Amino acid sequence: MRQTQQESQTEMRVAYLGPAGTYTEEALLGLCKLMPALGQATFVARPTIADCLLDCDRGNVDYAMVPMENSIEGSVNMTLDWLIHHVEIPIRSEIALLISHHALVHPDRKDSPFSNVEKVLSHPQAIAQCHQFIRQHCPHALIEYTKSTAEAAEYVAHHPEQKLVAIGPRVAGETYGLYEALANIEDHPNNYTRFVLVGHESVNGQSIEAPKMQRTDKTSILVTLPEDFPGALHQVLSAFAWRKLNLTRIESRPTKKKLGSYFFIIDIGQGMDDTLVPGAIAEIEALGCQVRLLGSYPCYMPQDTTTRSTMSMKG
Ligand SMILES: O=C(O)C(=O)Cc1ccccc1
Repeated sequence: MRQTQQESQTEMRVAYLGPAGTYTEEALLGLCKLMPALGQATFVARPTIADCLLDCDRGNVDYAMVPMENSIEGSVNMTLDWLIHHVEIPIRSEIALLISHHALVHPDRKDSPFSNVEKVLSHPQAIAQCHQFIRQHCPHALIEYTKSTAEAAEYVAHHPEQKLVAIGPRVAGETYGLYEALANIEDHPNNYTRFVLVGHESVNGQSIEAPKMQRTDKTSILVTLPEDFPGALHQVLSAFAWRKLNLTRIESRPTKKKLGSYFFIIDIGQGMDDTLVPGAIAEIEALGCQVRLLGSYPCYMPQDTTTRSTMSMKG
């Protein structure tokens, strides 16, 4: 059985976006199966991404697990911005999950039609991934954003007097005793989210091969271009191109110093090696760019990428 926080202060501790029942917790449980050292850890639910990362930065926990990017909605800017601006914690591992959202109502309201719903609650990414469902089933309901899907489910469980629906994972419905009124309500079936584990120390021990998980390696860097250097980004990209280093993501985020000034987050589709990646980084630095290594780490992706079918009504 998993230890509680009180039982063990010396054991490894991992903060995750909570409360219990979030997709992030599901991702963390998935990673524990692949990295046995993590399986011994105490999980610490924190209410926000910022709390997870700050706790890890201050050493209150050893690792933090947070959502990073969704295949439909794109990056989770809160995670990127905190990793860039507020903390300096390396990424240690990444896992992708196939996300399926469900409409969760209080059991007292299980026979009430969706048209009666006055408020839809969920995390902004989940709301954005279920627009069609909301438009079709409860077009007049107010949207209330919560810090996580499980927070929405918990709120619905505590407010039977209100006409609410939470959007979230099945496990959140089970955790808070809600009725799953409609399953698989996401607009797009191929809805994957990447979650990252960050920590100041690398995770001890070997990772385990899982038959249904495909492992690749990745190196993520943050590049700041020099000012007044036309074609700088082109030259940065050529440093990878002529070395035949595959880039799996380029994302820009504002430096927050002035309008039109950006960082570039670049994911290279391989781990750190002795020559190619350091060579590319040295070439980019020689152009006058600043480069920060965000991490070089294993990435796990479910192999079974079969698409989900359409919604199914319960009962
Ligand atoms: O709120 C959650 O459950 C999370 O883990 C964040 C999230 C929300 C929606 C899709 C993927 C991750």
